Amino acid sequence: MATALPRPPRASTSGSNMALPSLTVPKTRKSTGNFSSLESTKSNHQTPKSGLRRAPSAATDPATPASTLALPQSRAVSTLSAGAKALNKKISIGSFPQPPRGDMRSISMPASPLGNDKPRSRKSKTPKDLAHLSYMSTPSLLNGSGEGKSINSARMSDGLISVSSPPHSRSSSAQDSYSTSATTYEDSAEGPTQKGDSNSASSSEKRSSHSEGKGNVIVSVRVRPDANADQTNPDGEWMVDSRKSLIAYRGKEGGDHYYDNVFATHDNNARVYDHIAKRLVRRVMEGYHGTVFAYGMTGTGKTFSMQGTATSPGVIPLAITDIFSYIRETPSREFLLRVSYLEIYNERIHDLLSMATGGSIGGNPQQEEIKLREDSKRGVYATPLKEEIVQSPTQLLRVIARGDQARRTASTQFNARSSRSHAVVQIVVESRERMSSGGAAGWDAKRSGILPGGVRVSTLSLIDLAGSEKAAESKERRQEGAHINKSLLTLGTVIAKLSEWNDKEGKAGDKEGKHLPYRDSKLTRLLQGALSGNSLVSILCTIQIGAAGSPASASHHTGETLNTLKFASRAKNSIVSHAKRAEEALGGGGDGGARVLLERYRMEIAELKQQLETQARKNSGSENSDKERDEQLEKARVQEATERHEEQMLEMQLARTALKERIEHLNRLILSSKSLGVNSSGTTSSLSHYARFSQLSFNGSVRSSIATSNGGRYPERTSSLTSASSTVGRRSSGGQRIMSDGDGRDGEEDSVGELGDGTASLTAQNRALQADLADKTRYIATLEKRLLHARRASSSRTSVGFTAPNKGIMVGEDHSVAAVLKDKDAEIADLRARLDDKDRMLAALRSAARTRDTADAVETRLPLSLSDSRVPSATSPMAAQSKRRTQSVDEMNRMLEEMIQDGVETGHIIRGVRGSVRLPLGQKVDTHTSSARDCEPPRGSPTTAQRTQATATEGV
Ligand SMILES: Nc1ncnc2c1ncn2[C@@H]1O[C@H](COP(=O)(O)OP(=O)(O)OP(=O)(O)O)[C@@H](O)[C@H]1O
Repeated sequence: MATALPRPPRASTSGSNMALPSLTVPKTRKSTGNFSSLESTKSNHQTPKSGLRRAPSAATDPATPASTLALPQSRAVSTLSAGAKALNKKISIGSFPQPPRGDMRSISMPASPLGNDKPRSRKSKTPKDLAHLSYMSTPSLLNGSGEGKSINSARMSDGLISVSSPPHSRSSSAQDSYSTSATTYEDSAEGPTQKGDSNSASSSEKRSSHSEGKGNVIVSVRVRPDANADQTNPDGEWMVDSRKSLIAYRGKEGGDHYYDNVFATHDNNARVYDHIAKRLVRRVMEGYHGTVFAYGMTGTGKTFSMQGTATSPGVIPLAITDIFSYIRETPSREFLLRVSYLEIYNERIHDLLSMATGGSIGGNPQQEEIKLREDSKRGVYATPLKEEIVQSPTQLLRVIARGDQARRTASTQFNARSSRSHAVVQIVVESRERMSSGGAAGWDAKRSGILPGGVRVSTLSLIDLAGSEKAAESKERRQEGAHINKSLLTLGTVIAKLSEWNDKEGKAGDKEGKHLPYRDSKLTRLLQGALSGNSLVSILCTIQIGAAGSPASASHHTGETLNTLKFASRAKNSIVSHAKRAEEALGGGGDGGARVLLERYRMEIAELKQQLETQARKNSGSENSDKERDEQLEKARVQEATERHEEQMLEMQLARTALKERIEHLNRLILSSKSLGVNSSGTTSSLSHYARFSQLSFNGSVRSSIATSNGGRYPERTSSLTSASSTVGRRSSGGQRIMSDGDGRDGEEDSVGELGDGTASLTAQNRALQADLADKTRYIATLEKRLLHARRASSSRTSVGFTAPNKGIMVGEDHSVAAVLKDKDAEIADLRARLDDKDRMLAALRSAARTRDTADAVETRLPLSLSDSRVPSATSPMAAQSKRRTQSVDEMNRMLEEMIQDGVETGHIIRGVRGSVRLPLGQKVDTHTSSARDCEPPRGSPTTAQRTQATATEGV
């Protein structure tokens, strides 16, 4: 196997001073290594108390000669009943699985120089007796009868672990040539497929639970080859028969030792694995806890057996291969694997997966202290311990190889790379029934998250114990050795006490651990569950026997080997396992449920889904909040626009007020001009002359005009114009024209005023009216501009702020603006009407002026004699001219009077005592109201009309 764990070649052990702590021997029992004890047990047809075990069954291994089997008949009978009982759960087999042994060879050890050639132990048993030890006769969880169904086609799993198709047909062994029967045996644990005699039931009922439990413990011994010794001529005191699972020693305290398996020096790791761990691994995958550990002297091959080499992988890599083979062959379940790796060094637990690699002594000082805790569901466990989830064999092997690198090793006298700590690999297997992917029910279950079953959790513990070394030279090695020895001694003590306790009570061990010193060492504490019967157990004891003269044949070495063998025998007799399939944990409640990762992941997935949904809901909620925010922004925008609009409206209002005031002012000007210049009452304005100062300002422009007063120039001015129709140029009946005193005339007004009949004032009025006209035209243009601007502002605001003109607050505002615009338009129309009036007045004035000019020209051409006549006759030309002039003025007055009369009739002009007032458009006032009569321009601001009137009056 290419992914085998790295293991540098080690120097062959040659020393002989290895030592294991002496095992505590139960007082009530003889040593299991004693042949007599063995024979005694067998003769009673009871489950052997010793570690001696039977040869392979001929029924399942055709290659094995039937003659080598010597099992008691009663065992075979009881086996048949066990198959039936397996239905009820407890499966008890006292035998060990024996896969086909095509390559099995009988060990033919040379005769010991100390004894005869015939194996003594074999003499005491007949083939018939051996037949009783057939593993098929007593089905157990760890023999072939306990195996599951045959799976011929490996399907790709779609579960948590996806394993590629196996490169070869063999799923369990690293060696293609080695065929395993692991997947072809019937599973008595789940279905009665055991064939047997009809009397098996009654026989099985007689079995005790004690003997049943023993079937779940396998004890094997492996003999390491001695490189320095001649394998063909080993020490004659030892005899190893792997076919008979026998080790016989003929020396002092010698005897025959039967175990479940005895592996000779030539047996390879694959064979060892197949016999000691293959079925156990399978059971672990089915939900049982399983423990495999190697025990033995230093340098005897514990690590070699557990880890193996690149060319000969050991138990751990082969177990990993089988684990994934099982997953691949079981598509109906989904699996999750997590692995941890710890070591107990000098009675301290270290996490090998959290340590820096290097394997130096001293470890990682920063690592948190790992303690052992006990839980009713988990049993004894180390915490905090790093667990890595693995999804492929390669990944798992890499994780373990990493831990191996961190493991403490040191060179000892017997091992160049001796493990100085107990190393524990724990593979936790979680599995559950896979949800049906097809069909509506399965789909519904998946969607609803309803789980079809619970999660099964089981643990496979693979332990490589440290070997003791008594003759360590360095202080450090001695200290390590002391700790190692202490823990191994405690282990031996626990097992010895278990054996003693079982003898007394006949029960399957002290599960409470009240009377057993599990707590005396970390190792026994950690192994408590396995030793007290909760786990399937397989113990591999390694020994080394050497040829005579070799270090391995030294006396103390032999003593340690015997101690190992005693330990193995006692373990087989003492440890009673009632391993049951782990309960399936349902749901995530409780501590037990919480540590079920598979379930936890399911829950996490469900939680994540829920979070996603919540997130989605929040997102939709945030969309709503976005809408709200948009609405708020829109409201803010509207409010801002409203405020802006109100400000603009206020500005417009102010402007309108200013305009109104200005219009009123202009109205007053116009009316004053008319009322003063064209006095409806026919009286001359009482306003005398005053300096004309007009200041019209709008939009910052100032126009000023000054008309020079000629006060006193026209002393004959008539006091009043009696004509009701004329206020201009009417000369009093007795009035004389007062000519200028020759100081010259100031401009046109003077020349006009020279007429002394009021015509001079017409020019002044004309000028004043023209100036007024220009002012008003400009003012009207300004008003128009302003209105246009207001309209644009209003329309743009309406179009920007509100797309629906008929909605919202702008509706009322629009009406307001429209009303303002309407007012403005009316004012403009009114102003235009007034302008028309003025134009007509101007036309009349011009006409009057022309008449006057004509009269003047005629008067100038008359002879002085004629001109001396102060009283013109009615028939003279001058009289005619005067008459025409008078007619022209009368005509003009009539026109003006008609205009005023029109205004009065339409209600736009009110005649008062002191003049006429033009009312605002649409306002009609009773001519008798005092308000109209009292209307007059403000005194503080003489109007243009007033000034014009004053000028005209002065000229009269
Ligand atoms: N069955 C075997 N076949 C060939 N070589 C073996 C066998 N068993 C052990 N060895 C060799 O013997 C040496 C020591 O073996 P190993 O390290 O496994 O002993 P150990 O029991 O683990 O010792 P320690 O307790 O000191 O760690 C190694 O070099 C190993 O390769």
